[in-house]
This record gives sequence, structure tokens and C-alpha cells, in this order.
Amino acid sequence: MAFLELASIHHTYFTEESAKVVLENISADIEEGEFISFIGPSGCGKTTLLSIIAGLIQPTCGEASITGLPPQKRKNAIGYMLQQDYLFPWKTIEENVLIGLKINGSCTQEARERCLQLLEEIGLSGVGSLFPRQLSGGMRQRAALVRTLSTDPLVLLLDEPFSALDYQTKLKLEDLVCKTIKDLSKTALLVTHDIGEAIAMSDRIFLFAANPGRLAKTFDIPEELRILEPFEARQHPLFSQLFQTIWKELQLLEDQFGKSNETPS
Ligand SMILES: Nc1ncnc2c1ncn2[C@@H]1O[C@H](COP(=O)(O)OP(=O)(O)OP(=O)(O)O)[C@@H](O)[C@H]1O
Repeated sequence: MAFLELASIHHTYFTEESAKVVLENISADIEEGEFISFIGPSGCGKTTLLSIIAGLIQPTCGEASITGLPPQKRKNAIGYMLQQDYLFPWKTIEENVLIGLKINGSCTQEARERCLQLLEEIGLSGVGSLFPRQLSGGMRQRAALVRTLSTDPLVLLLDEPFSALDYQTKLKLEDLVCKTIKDLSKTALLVTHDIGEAIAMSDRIFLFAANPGRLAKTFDIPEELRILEPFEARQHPLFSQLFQTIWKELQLLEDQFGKSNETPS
């Protein structure tokens, strides 16, 4: 039995005028500790699928389930990190990082120390008393990662967490986030538009087709790349081969998506 199971998920958004089928028959098994990236044309439903996995949206049909976890333990099983850091500007970094624990009523001395340790490991020692405005975008996003990890979730959902950062910061953060996630043995699902980022960080890539969103292909990242840090993986000859293969597949899907969106004359 898989750790995280997506079972025949369909989702339709209903508005007053119409019903839009966004996801169709998404099924996949994800193992504990796997890092999976979701890529696909804009609007194919990647964020909707993450929201379903997070339990923020109830799918029209099907189910996303974390096996072996009783319902009362699922509440804190998932951490969600977004493109924007959403740190509270009036709170210090330490207060921001600990906020999830406080809301949960689980801000024990041990949990607090674990968070502060994580801040240090992620290169943010000494910034706990500063306010978000006093940090760079990359530092704020690192603080947001620590906040996401503070409640010790089993599954991390990462929705384009690096897309608002400059290229150099993004590359550095990819290495750091990958290492942190591996060291803590978390299961991670990343939504990205960056094929290189997906190849460099993941164990597998799910390529989605659009209109309606469905799982078109799965790519297993070769062992030679998976053992490398993302930055090193980008230099490996297999990286560019895989990049080209996925790029071509994505172009085909985007062409099909474009055609399916054309209105007949
Ligand atoms: N609350 C909503 N109500 C109605 N339609 C919605 C809602 N949220 C998203 N949609 C539509 O569902 C489709 C999928 O959206 P979603 O954000 O999941 O796609 P995505 O693949 O993450 O897109 P992108 O890559 O551009 O971020 C889009 O057509 C979007 O307009």
C-alpha cells in the first residue's frame, strides 16, 4: 500500500453560469520520502490537485489519502509552502516561525528548540529578532520553509516556492530545500513551471496534460542525477537529455491544449 494515494480524482469547479472540469481521473501512488514534481501547461490543475491533497478542496470524486494515518493525525500531516512567504510583517522571524506550533497548542520547549535549530541549519541564525522587512526575499522564503516544517508535517506541498526569487537565490535555495527535505525524510510535492528545477530536485516528475487536467506521463529521474545536489545535477549530461525529452513532451501538450482552446470559426 502506497504512503500517499491519489485514487481516481476528478474535480469540477461550478460557477453560476458553467461547470468546468479541471481534473480527470488522477491516480498515483507516492512512496514515503519521495520528491515528486508536477509540471504541465498553465491551468492544467496542478494547484487544484495540491489543494485537494492538502484537504482544502474536496474533490468532486475520488480521494487523496495518507495511508496508515488515522483521521485525527492528518491535521498536522501536511505543510504547505507558497510562492509568497506570507510572513506576518508585525511579527519577528522567530514569532512567525513558531506561529503554527502556537496555533496547534504544541509549542513545547522541544518543538521550539527544533525550530530554532532548523533556522540555524538553514543559514538564518541571529535573525530571529528581526522583522520580515529586514530580510532579503531568499531569507524570507527560508524562514517560510522553517515555519512550514515547524509542525513536523509528513508531507510538504510546495507551490512554486522559488518563482518570485532571482535566479541565483533560487539555485541556492533549491540545494538547501532539497537537503533539508532529505535530511528530515519528508515526502514532498513541488509544483513548478521550471523543467530544470523539477529534474534537479525530484525522484519523479508527473507531467500533466490540460483541458481537462490529467496525468499524461511520469518520468523517473535516473539514479545518477538523484544522488547529486540540484546544482550539480544541472551540470550532468543526463540532465540536458532529460530536459529536451520533457521539453518536447510539454510542447506537444501545450500545442494540443492551444488547439482544444481554439474557438471554431
Ligand atoms: N475557485 C475556482 N473556481 C473556478 N475555477 C477555478 C478556481 N480555481 C481555479 N480555477 C480554474 O481551474 C483551472 C486550473 O487552475 P489551477 O490553478 O489549478 O491550474 P495550474 O495548473 O496550477 O495553473 P498555473 O500553472 O497557471 O498556476 C484554471 O482554468 C482556473 O482558472
